Amino acid sequence: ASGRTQIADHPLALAPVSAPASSVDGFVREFLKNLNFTQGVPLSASSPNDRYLALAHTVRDYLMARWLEDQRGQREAQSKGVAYLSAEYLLGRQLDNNLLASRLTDVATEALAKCGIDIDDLRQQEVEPGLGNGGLGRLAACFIDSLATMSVPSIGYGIRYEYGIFRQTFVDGQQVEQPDAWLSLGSPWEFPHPEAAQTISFAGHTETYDDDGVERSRWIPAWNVQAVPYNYMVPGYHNGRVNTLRLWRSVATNAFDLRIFNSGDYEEAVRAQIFAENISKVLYPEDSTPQGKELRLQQQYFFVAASIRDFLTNVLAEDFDLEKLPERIIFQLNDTHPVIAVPEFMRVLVDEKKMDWDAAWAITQQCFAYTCHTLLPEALEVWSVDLLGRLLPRHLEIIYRINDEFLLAVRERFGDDEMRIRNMSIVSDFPERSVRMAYLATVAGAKVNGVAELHSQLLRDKVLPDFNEFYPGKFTNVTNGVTPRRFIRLANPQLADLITEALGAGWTVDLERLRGLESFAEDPEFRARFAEVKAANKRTLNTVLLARDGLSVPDGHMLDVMVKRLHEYKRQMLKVLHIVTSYEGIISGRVDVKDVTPRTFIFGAKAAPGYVMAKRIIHLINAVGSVVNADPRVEGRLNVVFPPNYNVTLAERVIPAADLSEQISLAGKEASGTGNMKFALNGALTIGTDDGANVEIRELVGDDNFFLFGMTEPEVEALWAEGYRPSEFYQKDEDLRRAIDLIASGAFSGGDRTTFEPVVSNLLYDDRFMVLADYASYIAEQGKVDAAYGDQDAWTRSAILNVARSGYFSSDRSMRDYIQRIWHTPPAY
Ligand SMILES: NC(=O)[C@H]1O[C@H](CO)[C@@H](O)[C@H](O)[C@H]1O
Repeated sequence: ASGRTQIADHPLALAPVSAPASSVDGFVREFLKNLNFTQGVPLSASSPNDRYLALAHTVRDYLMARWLEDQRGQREAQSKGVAYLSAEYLLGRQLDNNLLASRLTDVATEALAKCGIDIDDLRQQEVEPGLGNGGLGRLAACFIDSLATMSVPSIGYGIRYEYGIFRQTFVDGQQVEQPDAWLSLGSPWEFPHPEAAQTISFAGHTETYDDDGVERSRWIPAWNVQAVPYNYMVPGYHNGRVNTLRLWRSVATNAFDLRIFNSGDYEEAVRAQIFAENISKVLYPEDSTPQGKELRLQQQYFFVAASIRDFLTNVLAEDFDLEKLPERIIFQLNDTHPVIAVPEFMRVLVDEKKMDWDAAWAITQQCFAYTCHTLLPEALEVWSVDLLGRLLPRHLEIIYRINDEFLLAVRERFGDDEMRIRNMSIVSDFPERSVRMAYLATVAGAKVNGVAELHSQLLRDKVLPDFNEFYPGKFTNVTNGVTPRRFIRLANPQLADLITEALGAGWTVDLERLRGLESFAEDPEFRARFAEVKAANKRTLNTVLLARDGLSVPDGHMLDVMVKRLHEYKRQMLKVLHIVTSYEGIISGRVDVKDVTPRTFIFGAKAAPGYVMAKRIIHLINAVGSVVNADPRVEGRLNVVFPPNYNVTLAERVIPAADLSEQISLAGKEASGTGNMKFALNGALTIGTDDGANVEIRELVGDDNFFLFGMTEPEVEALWAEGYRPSEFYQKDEDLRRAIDLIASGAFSGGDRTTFEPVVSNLLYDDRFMVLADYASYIAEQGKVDAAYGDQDAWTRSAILNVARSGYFSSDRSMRDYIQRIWHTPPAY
């Protein structure tokens, strides 16, 4: 393994590492020690960041003992584990989660108070690692939290981007991106291990050679970089377990060329370093619209190659029999981003371990499983054979052989059905010869799963029907989930306390126990307390937004919230049309402002920097907001609030305060959604289409507690098939026409009709996601929302039932499903 043996037999090395004393005074001592010796400052001269880093170091020391114990335990147990391969982890702030997991929140708060420090001031210091775009990245973070809390032997592998998702600012209502230098003030939760760096190669060529009469292939790479692992703790909740998240950073193999330096070409001397560091420099900010850039493929190969080598050399025992790999590990592929791991695994087994191709392939097909997170054809990554052949020549050869053997089997099963062969081929010739990574993952994976029932059904029936027919039983479903530790216990402590008071504390690790709240929904006193919690969360949000962005949410307003990435299929435009319709009704005098339910519309949304239409829609939301908020005729009854830079930390404030959760994507487009689950679990009612996990939320919370509108997926397909002409909906619906005309008139752009013309004409003449077709049903349902909100007590009852019936959406349950349906990993060692 990694040559760490000689110390092992020293008596001290055998003694389990003990955690520091967890008394208040013990914590004070540890904190001051870290402040003085790690930060090198006395309390009196310390900065808030010094104090935060010292606190973080102190908390991690408490978790260290368990972590080391766990790693030793997992190494010894050699039981089957999960390696989660994800290009994204949207972790959120770590301090509170680590305090919660180690039962140190109260001790730390008191200890710091003893030092004259308000722990909340230190919380604000933490910069959240934005190593993800949205749902997919956050899901990975929820999953590793659940794996640790459920004591499943597992490791998360990913990329330690130097710059995470960009910081969003608004200039004149338009999105402007700033680099996210999240590491600039230090990163106390990571442990670098340069000594465990892996060499990752690229480019070059391949050759065949005779190996004692066996013809073998080998790769002669042209250049390489070092992958340096940074370990992060993933503490389980109150179970004394700490799993590992290993993120890779790329550095040059030869960081500095002294010879070139001495020749005076200083830039050239460090070029290798700059070039190498580029690989893990920045997260690609696209959500569901991959760019297919070479650096992106370099990133994907870099982290999966490092992870596979790390597992084979550092986790497995030296003499491990590779034939037994399927009993030891399952690599879960989080979307198509890590799928290049399949040919890499084959290359290592065949070229390096000299395993027979068929034996290696049989093992590979048991060691990988693939989760698809989308239904948008453009989101399924394809790599051109030109690029693959240039960057990873040996991998392209292996992919070709996998495809040849696969198509042979298809031909055997279905005969010479050329159309089917072309449809199923991993390598497609149209529009250019390229590799379809989702097809490769499906052929190689032991299982393929979607992330919600409807999504998995559409995968089987519409996206990969041929594969579903060819591989009976390979396709399954695991509906997403979210961790109740972060999204209820930490984000909504008052609700958590109310639930614990009613049901005891067990719900935090067994969320289905929330069902016990159903009876409390009938209790007026409990309803009153529940409503007070919601009101308190709204006041907290108001304080936070005021301090953060100078924005406010007035008392007594319904908080109507739409927070998610900006994408046309999620239909933020439908929400805008609702606001403009309400506004137009008031200013045209057709609606008495007194009859309008006071609402604050809260948006949170980043657009991929290159996604022009998404950025226009952000501009329009801010433009509508500034006009509506300032119009005295509205009498403050409509209020648009769009705090910039929506992230996990802001989500933890917005979600507990929400009354209405907007989940309004076109049916058949949102694979699952996870925000929808977080809102329901925090007592918001959903207005939504039958799309993604909305369907399962509605089925569980009940039709009376869900505002359903819009076409179903089959109705969408039918309208598309018969020919969708959005302008017809504009013609026949007066409210819709008035709303669109108001936007087109320049009312929200200082009279300039050109500003939002592209948005308007896109709606009238393209409208790929049928905003206009669902408008009438949506507006009608919003009318029902207003009416329902008029009866606060009934609304609260419905909100309690949403919480009570959403326990299913715990990521712990998702993990149980993965274990039962895909991983078959045993309970903890
Ligand atoms: N890009 C994403 O966030 C994707 O993965 C998430 C996690 O599975 C899904 O909830 C979401 O619907 C999908 O678009």
